Amino acid sequence: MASREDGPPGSDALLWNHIFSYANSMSLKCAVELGIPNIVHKHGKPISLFDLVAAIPVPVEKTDHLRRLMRLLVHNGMFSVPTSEGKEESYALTPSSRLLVGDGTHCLSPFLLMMLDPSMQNPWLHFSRWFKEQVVVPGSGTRTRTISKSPFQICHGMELWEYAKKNPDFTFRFNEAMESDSRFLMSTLVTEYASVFDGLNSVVDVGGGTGGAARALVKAFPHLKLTVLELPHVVAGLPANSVIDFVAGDMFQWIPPGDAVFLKWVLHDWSDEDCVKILRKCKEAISAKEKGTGKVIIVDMVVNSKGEDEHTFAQTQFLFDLLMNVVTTGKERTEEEWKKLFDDAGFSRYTIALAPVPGLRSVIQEMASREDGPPGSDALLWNHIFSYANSMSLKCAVELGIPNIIQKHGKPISLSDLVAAIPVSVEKTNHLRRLMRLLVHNGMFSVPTSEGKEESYALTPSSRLLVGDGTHCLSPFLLMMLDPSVQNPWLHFSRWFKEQVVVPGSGTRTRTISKSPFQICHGMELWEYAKKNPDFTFRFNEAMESDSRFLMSTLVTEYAPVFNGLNSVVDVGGGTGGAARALVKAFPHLKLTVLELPHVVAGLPANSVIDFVAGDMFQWIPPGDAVFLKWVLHDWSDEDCVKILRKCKEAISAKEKGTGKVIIVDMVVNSKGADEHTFAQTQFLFDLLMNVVTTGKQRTEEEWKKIFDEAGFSRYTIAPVPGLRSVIQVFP
Ligand SMILES: C[S@@+](CC[C@H](N)C(=O)[O-])C[C@H]1O[C@@H](n2cnc3c(N)ncnc32)[C@H](O)[C@@H]1O
Repeated sequence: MASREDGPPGSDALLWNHIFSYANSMSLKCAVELGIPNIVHKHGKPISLFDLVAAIPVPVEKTDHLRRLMRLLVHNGMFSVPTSEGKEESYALTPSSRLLVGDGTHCLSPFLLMMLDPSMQNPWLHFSRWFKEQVVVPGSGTRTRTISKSPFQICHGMELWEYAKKNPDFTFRFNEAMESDSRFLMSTLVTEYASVFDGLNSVVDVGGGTGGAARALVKAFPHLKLTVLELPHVVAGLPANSVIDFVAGDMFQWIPPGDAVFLKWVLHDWSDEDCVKILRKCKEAISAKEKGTGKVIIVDMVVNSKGEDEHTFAQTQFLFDLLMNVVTTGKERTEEEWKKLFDDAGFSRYTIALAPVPGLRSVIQEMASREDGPPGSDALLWNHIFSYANSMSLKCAVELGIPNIIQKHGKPISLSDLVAAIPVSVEKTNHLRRLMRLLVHNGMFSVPTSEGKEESYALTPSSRLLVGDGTHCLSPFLLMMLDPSVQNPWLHFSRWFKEQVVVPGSGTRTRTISKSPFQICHGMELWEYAKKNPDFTFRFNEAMESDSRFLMSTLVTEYAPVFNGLNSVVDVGGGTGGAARALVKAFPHLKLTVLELPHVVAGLPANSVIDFVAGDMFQWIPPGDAVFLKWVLHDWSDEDCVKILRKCKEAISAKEKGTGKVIIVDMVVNSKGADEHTFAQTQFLFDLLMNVVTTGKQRTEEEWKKIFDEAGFSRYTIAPVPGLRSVIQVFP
């Protein structure tokens, strides 16, 4: 496994972490939808789990689920658990979650909710297709497919601004989001960066939305004459305003004259070519004025400007950059890239940080340090909002076949060779470089230092696990976990929390409970859904087989003594037999039986070595020396696990005493890993996935012990496997 062939232990933990990274975003979204930041704030002091349950309100039966949600968010720095003398855990705000409180000046919740709205997230599903689309080259017979400008266009059939025009509800929420950012940022800008506005009498806010930034400027500098140039559908419904002049228009055509043109979060939406056009129009607008004070003030990111926590900071910038690729034709720019634009548009000089191009971070950081805690709290928050893009970018790379291409290349591959091998239109070379930049930063690929000039990419222990369809390839697992059928249930997480539990005989709580967000999303539980969707079952089984191939090679060698003295093993919930085949291959004397649901084993070819039994583990388990349960119990509630384990006990107690046991392969939460922060985070992410798609959970040792005791077992042993999981043996 990872430790044997693929690098240091934990490389798979890092990979799992990236596969499930989207759950960081979705869990934070759930907390905002449940109103948790506001509740904690209103409480005025750290709030106990019990009080939080009552305040949301969440049915008391879901207390432990809420604790698990908070466990991840505390781990991620979104909330804290101040040490208290009382017994119950209490939650406090952190600088990051303080930015999500209220609808006041600093609240970024509308921004978070917009960014995690399906309309903005679904375009990511088309990222690899967009990469592969050929660019139309006029006069070329071979490359004739129409190019979509962005994955957003493939997804919605039109570009972002057209979509906004046609969807007033989207426009409303989009403007709310931008206003929330303006309220957040402008209070810093008009104080710490006031000198930027010295000597100006008029400012034109181009693409200024519903006037959030303009209002802040007028409030701070009452002598300023403010004009907002916006698309007609954005300013159409706005109330007449005596202070701000709203002009409906198109910045590519004409920009009203002013001493300065202000562009906040506008240029990052546009390609270099378009930015030059916009900047030329800006120049016309200011050059009509007297010389000297005229300038363009841009508020946007400067990639690579240093932050406090550089890893998180850089990752956030790269995530944001890819978001621009996915939803617009734009990008986040380095200083060199900005400079090129300014030169091409005919500007003579620029300054960064104070004016005219403050790095997003350096401005926001000031703000955080003033009222909300240490600098970096906002970068951490943005990072969590965009965490899902870590997952989606990795998925895109797998869909483009990048791990296999690098492996086949036999040595680090240059960007241009990668472009040719996928193949991607040469016009998209820079987009591919940006995708790789994030994945390299995340440790999914590496850039070995080379003597040549062009950057080259190599595999890392994590991406090596995505190579091939051979023994160690986890790509089918990644693709299944990032399939919309598994991801969409996350959109119903907060609704699921709020659903009332039916209490028999109680008149007040009568709503039927859904067992999981998956059930709300798909109208049925996971296994029922699988039964009704053969394609889903096929891909699900492929995913499980890929994990079995990966894990079992370690299990049958490093953990061989676990199988000593056994003649027969029953693999309960053994899928299409991946683990069973590995066991028979390693221990040919073993008699293997797989108990599975009828629809899973129905189409399987007859097998002389493995006996497939169609059945239900809640009813009966075939007898054997040992019962094997890999990644089964984490799908079920404690109550169901006790039922399953009792059936296991019957299956083994029918055999002679002594060797009989249950062998469980699953996580033990809190068992130590190589990189503890990532390791624990991955376990918590996985735990919430269980909450969202099944009725199960990932258990601590205490939680495991409790269900073993209740099922009537006498003792157990735990042996951690490198990576995330453990082998647990339970004896009757
Ligand atoms: C997460 S998968 C794990 C598959 C396999 N053990 C592995 O690790 O590759 C859980 C399996 O439990 C099976 N399952 C669900 N309910 C079951 C039941 N009542 N009886 C038997 N198997 C069941 C599912 O069909 C699925 O294949």
